[in-house]
Amino acid sequence: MNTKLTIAGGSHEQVAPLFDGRVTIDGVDATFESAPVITEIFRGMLEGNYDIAELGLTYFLRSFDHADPPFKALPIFPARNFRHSSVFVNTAAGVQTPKDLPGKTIGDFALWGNDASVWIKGILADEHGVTPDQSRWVVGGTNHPIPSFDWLPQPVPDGVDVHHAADGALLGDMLESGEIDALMTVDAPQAFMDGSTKIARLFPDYESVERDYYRRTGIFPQMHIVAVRPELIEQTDLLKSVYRGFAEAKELVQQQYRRGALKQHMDVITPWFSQLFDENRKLFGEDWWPYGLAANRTAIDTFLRYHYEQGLSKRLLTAEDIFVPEFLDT
Ligand SMILES: O=C(O)c1ccc(O)c(O)c1
Repeated sequence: MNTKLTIAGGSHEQVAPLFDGRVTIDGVDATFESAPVITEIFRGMLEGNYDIAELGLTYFLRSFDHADPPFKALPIFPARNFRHSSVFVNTAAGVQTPKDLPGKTIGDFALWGNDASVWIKGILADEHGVTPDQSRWVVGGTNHPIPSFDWLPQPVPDGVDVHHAADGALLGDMLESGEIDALMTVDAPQAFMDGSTKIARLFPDYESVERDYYRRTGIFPQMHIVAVRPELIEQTDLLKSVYRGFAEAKELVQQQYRRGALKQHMDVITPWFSQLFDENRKLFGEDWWPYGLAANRTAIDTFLRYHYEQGLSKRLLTAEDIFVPEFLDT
């Protein structure tokens, strides 16, 4: 008899075949739930509404501060992004390079420890020697007011100056007016999208910076992970089947891109896609969204270290702490 599972997440392209029924999971009658904003899924998982769900890495890791941590993860990474491109500056603030950030006021999207900015802050510290305690931080929404996402109490480390933007104030506007000097944000500020000359990227040539970062580190930053509720952690066969389903969905989408790049198929209509695909293939090989621990270990260890260094974890967690044990050899 099939096991009923409620699985929740964003319908990102590499998981979409599960959500739209192109791929099914052996032995599972799955109900897939999504939401227009991914943080609603995070909240739902923390409230116990799902069996398996996509969780922001920081939400997942903070749950390990509980005496009895509620979740373990499968090494499936539904959302990734390079992050140098997520740092914006006011063009009159005198921030030309990361070294200009100390002493400046920096906006931070949603909460001080959001998934994207943990990566950015860590990279700035590792690669440029710039640490969060050297700046002032203002947390808020970039283009829209946001509700509080702080469902798991988030520590702000000693010695780091963090406060919230005034009610109704938007970080994108504050960056354009010069009230803040820089901004770390997943969504580009609206004024930047509209062509404002008062906002620029800290790394204007971000594609080559991010390609170089990947070439050197092997890290394609993971934002989110797939978490499993405690009652299922021992059900290894069931979880292996779920993992295979996610892997099959990803392979289906990658296959579609491969065919698109060969022009054998009309799945991909984007112009000059083949050239981008070839360039990416040279960098990543055949699988640019690897699942499993081995292919992601360096990145995960790095994120765990950043989470600890930034005062968000009480102790330095390891892959052995956070993954379902049976998946440590993936
Ligand atoms: O999409 C978001 O709103 C959002 C907010 C905070 C996070 O840590 C995150 O990963 C996503």
